[in-house]
Amino acid sequence: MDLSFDSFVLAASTADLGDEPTARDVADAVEFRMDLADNPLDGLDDYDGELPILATNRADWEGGEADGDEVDRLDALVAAAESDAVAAVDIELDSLRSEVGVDAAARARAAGATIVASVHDFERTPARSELTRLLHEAATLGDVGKLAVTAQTNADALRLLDVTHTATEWGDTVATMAMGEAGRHTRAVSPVYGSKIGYAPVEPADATAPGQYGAQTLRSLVDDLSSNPDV
Ligand SMILES: O=C1C[C@@](O)(C(=O)O)C[C@@H](O)[C@@H]1O
Repeated sequence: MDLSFDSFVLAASTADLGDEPTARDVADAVEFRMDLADNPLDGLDDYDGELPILATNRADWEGGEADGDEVDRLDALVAAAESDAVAAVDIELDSLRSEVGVDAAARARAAGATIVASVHDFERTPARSELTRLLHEAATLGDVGKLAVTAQTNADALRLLDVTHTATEWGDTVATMAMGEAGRHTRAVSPVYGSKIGYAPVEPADATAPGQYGAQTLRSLVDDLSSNPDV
């Protein structure tokens, strides 16, 4: 299935592909958190949903639950990319800096998947120069550069929005969000500044990161805020 990141994609995050029918009306894609699922490749084989899948197999060293061998973790992601329903795979920027990560990205691309190169900071929002550097590196090694940081203040959130705007003006395809309470509004506002992916659980109680809105809420916030014709 195809998925374009030329415009905003709301990805319903889940460990259970059986959630797809509930997500269908509000989301543009399903983010399948393979690291949180039991037998994820079986789940993909059985998938008969309509939404394209963005597959994530988040490593434990990046805040996820995949704690096995790095080559096996990336091989599972490549196997996912071979499934027709998987349109994109998420690979951590740190992996893409290594030979095994570069090789996995090439194999996933050969299988037709778009690469979302991701960076997470679960403690803070780095300085502007660091945000800019990370986002550009991710957007260069991947097709979409994704940066999820933790905001503690309004200034943190504002810095992330500013960097999102600048990267988009340069022509990078990026997705940004600030985790935590202080960053929550960025999930709705960053698409106005160019962010191309928003993550939200179908049920608000099933959040996969701090500060996420439920999918229905994020959809209406993004649609309302992005309807400004000047953007
Ligand atoms: O990397 C991301 C972004 C995210 O951490 C968020 O903050 O919405 C949620 C994760 O499921 C996804 O893989």
